[in-house]
Parts: sequence; structure tokens; C-alpha cells
Amino acid sequence: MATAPEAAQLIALLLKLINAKKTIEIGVFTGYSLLLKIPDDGKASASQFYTTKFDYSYVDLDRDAYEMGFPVIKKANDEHKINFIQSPALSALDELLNDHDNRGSFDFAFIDTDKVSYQKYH
Ligand SMILES: C[S@@+](CC[C@H](N)C(=O)[O-])C[C@H]1O[C@@H](n2cnc3c(N)ncnc32)[C@H](O)[C@@H]1O
Repeated sequence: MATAPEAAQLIALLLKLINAKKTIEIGVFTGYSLLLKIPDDGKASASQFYTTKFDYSYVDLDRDAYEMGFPVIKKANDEHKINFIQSPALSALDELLNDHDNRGSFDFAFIDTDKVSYQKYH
């Protein structure tokens, strides 16, 4: 299920207020909430995922739902900015932390995934 519009607007406002440059979203579904997080000058690619300091990464097990929302992402001209990682969240996060440059480097994280694992994501 996608984020409620009013929660999404709050997230977008917070991101603007803190001028977030590096963010991660765990739980993408069709991508509704990811479109809120990318400023006009944002850019990311799969090869940059573990290394850049200016990055917008999105992790989800399910690529099919993301593909369903992809035409809207394309219409917004944001497809080249998105680093979609198809992976279980915990292994993606573990891999991310293997690169010490990533530790403490994210300005914002939106966790919107399996609720029973939330404690493990911190
Ligand atoms: C509530 S939806 C995300 C909604 C999205 N943030 C939005 O606002 O449009 C939850 C998503 O988490 C994904 N998910 C569930 N368990 C996961 C896991 N262990 N690792 C990665 N993704 C997972 C599901 O495939 C689903 O797409």
C-alpha cells in the first residue's frame, strides 16, 4: 500500500527543510513515495549505490510493483535518477554498511516495509 498523500507531503517538506542530499527508502512498492525525494538536480545510478555521497537509493524485494509504477516515474523524467535495488532489505543494508563511507552518511531514511523487522533496521 502506498503512503498516504498527507504523510507524503510531510516527508517532502522535511526533505526540503533539511536539504537532504543522500537518502534511502526501504519499501518502494509502485514508487509513489520515491518521487517525492528527488530534487531536480538529484542523480543516481546502480553503480553509484555504495560509493557516492549524493545518492537516492530504493530497496524492495518486489520489482513487479516498481515496474507497474515505472511509466509514472518516466513521465516525471526521473527514471535516470533512481537506483532501484531488488533485494531483501537487511542484506542490502548490510552490504551498504560494508563500505565505511556510507556509515552515518545518509541525511534521510524512509523505512516503509515489513513492520516485524523494524527493530533490525536501526
Ligand atoms: C507499504 S509498501 C511501500 C510503499 C511505498 N513506500 C509507497 O509509499 O509507495 C511495502 C513494500 O515493502 C516491500 N518489502 C516487504 N518486506 C521487504 C523486505 N524484507 N525487504 C525489502 N522489501 C520488502 C514490499 O515488497 C512492498 O513493496
